[in-house]
Amino acid sequence: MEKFVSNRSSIKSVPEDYVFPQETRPGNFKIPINKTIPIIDLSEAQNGDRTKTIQQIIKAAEEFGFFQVINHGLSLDEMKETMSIFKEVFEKPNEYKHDLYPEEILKTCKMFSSTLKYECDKVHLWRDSLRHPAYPLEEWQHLWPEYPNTYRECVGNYSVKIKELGSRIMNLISEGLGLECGYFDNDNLSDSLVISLNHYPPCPDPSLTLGVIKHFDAYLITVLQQEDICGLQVLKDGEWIAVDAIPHAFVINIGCALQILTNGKLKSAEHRAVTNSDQARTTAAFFIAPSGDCFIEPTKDLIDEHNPPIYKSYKYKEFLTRYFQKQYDMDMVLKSYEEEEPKD
Ligand SMILES: O=C(O)CCC(=O)C(=O)O
Ligand SMILES: [Fe+2]
Repeated sequence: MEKFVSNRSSIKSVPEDYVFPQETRPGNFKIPINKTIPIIDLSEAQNGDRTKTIQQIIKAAEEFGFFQVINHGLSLDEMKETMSIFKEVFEKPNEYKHDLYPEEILKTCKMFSSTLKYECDKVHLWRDSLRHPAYPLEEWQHLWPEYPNTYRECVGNYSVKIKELGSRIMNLISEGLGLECGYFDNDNLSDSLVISLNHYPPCPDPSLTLGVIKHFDAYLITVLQQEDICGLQVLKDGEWIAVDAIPHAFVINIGCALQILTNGKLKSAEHRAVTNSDQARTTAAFFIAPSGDCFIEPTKDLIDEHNPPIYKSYKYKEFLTRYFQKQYDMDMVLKSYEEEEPKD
């Protein structure tokens, strides 16, 4: 049976192994677009009121764990050009995808459907995915897909710009927290960039399926590129809210590593992706991540007697292992990092 959902265009109904149980399926997936997730004009940080822009970012990161950035320095043309290369990956025939399919899970470039462990899924996700590390370029670029033949060059140039955008945002965040500029943006802490492409083909009944199940991102920040098709939803105060799809914007969200580093001041929010019946949706998530050997712990400058550390220190590698073991139960993962109450 063919795994990749993007190669099953003639499918008329949702196969049973893609139907989520009542309590986790989206049901009414067409929730109205919520305009409260802040849209922040990044050019203001250079040419306008920098302090106000920083405050907007910190407030959004505390309240939602999510915001969108516009006027970020990347042109709409280069965003479209790169996205069209990403889309091409999923239009390729099965043979191309099978060539990239992980025989062993640690292969650098992973092309997969649903999750990395399709065979172990309780229910499959309605998505195909390509994931690979992207930074430092010289270490990874030669291992990326050879086709489309512009992939390596175009995605390489683009990755450098995304990494630079991520650094700018992290510097604004550290400034907003009263830390020295560059605090999070150094060789160890934000060393890695992972590209994760998602492709959600039209689904005969989106009320039954999910593109990505409810989860927290594990990294420092995620820079997400989507086009004009909605699908991303964020859990806020127990309710799902839909994120507007703005073609020239990037969605930024706080990952668990940054939540731990800021001792819980900035929040990572749970989110998911729903499917739709009319159009395919492709998104590109760029995860800015610490290197595996780096220790993740509450930043000393953010703790004092009134703000004791609420998380323990762990090697990021170990954190990731737990994250992938527990898959979608990040509450459990974070809990295991919480400091125990002092005993008297
Ligand atoms: O495609 C989306 O809208 C969300 C993807 C996502 O949350 C992820 O890749 O971590
Ligand atoms: Fe995510």
